[in-house]
Amino acid sequence: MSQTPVVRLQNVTKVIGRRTIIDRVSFEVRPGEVFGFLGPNGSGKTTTIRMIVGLMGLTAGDIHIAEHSIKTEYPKAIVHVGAIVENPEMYKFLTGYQNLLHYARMNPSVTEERIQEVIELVGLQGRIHDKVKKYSLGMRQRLGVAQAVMHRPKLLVLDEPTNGLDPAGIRELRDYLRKLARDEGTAVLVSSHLLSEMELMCDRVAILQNGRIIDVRSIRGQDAARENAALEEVQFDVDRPDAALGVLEGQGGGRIEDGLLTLASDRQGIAAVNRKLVEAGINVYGIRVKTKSLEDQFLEMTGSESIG
Ligand SMILES: Nc1ncnc2c1ncn2[C@@H]1O[C@H](COP(=O)(O)OP(=O)(O)OP(=O)(O)O)[C@@H](O)[C@H]1O
Repeated sequence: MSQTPVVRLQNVTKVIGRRTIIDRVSFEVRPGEVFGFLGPNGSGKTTTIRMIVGLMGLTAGDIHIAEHSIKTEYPKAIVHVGAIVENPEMYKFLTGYQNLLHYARMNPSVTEERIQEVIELVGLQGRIHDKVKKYSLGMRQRLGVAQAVMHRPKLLVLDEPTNGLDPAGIRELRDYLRKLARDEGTAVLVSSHLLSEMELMCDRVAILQNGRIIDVRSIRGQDAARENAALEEVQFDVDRPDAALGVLEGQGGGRIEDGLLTLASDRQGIAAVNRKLVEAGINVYGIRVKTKSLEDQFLEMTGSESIG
């Protein structure tokens, strides 16, 4: 994609006291993309997000939003941002609609029509005239998102938006964030420590560990297919796995896993291995491509037990 990124981080670094909390973090989010910022607790997600939305200064590096530097052109950069970083401020004794109206009054560009549009976008039509104190956590969050996108920001930033939501709430969040990215071209940046949720929600993810990006990876589309192709493993169900391993010796090897001959291979390689096995008198009962989940790949990369 050749589109100009909505947000671009370049070697963003944050030192607090003597500790480097964020270490040369670089990534970009494009228009219409849902981008996951993934890392275990304490890896530095919130600190990075606070720098993106201007709640904290940078020690080094720069952040551009719609091509404006957050350091030298802050007002021009920040107008393009909608965010929920801490709990969204809501008036609990007002209705959802009254809350939105309240925020709309602070921004003359927001029309009545736009208010209706964001209500529909987050699916709050049926309950918008209820008092916020009656809302579930998921509904409050939807109202927060509606408020954050009312001024049509190019970038929406959400820090751990799935925290505290039940599976249905997470699914709804996923649906309307994707809708926002698709219909309004908004670049959406969401942080999370849960890989499984990000995998379903995002187009790409950056994985943060100890303040450093260790990987940026596509989850959807052709880029993902290409990036992941090399990582696919193939399993052969054969009558004599050990003998099969012997046959392949010196040709990229392989291993026995759950009684199956397991090796990394591309399409052509599968046919070649199959032929070799059959020629060596080994019966092949089945061949299956074992696509590694992002989680498997992540564990391989970091060698850690879990990122949560
Ligand atoms: N103001 C501060 N002073 C000193 N250390 C800080 C400060 N803010 C954050 N840290 C440290 O920086 C590291 C990263 O914290 P941060 O909150 O950004 O992580 P996180 O990935 O958002 O984690 P969590 O999911 O737990 O919020 C932590 O070790 C934290 O203790």
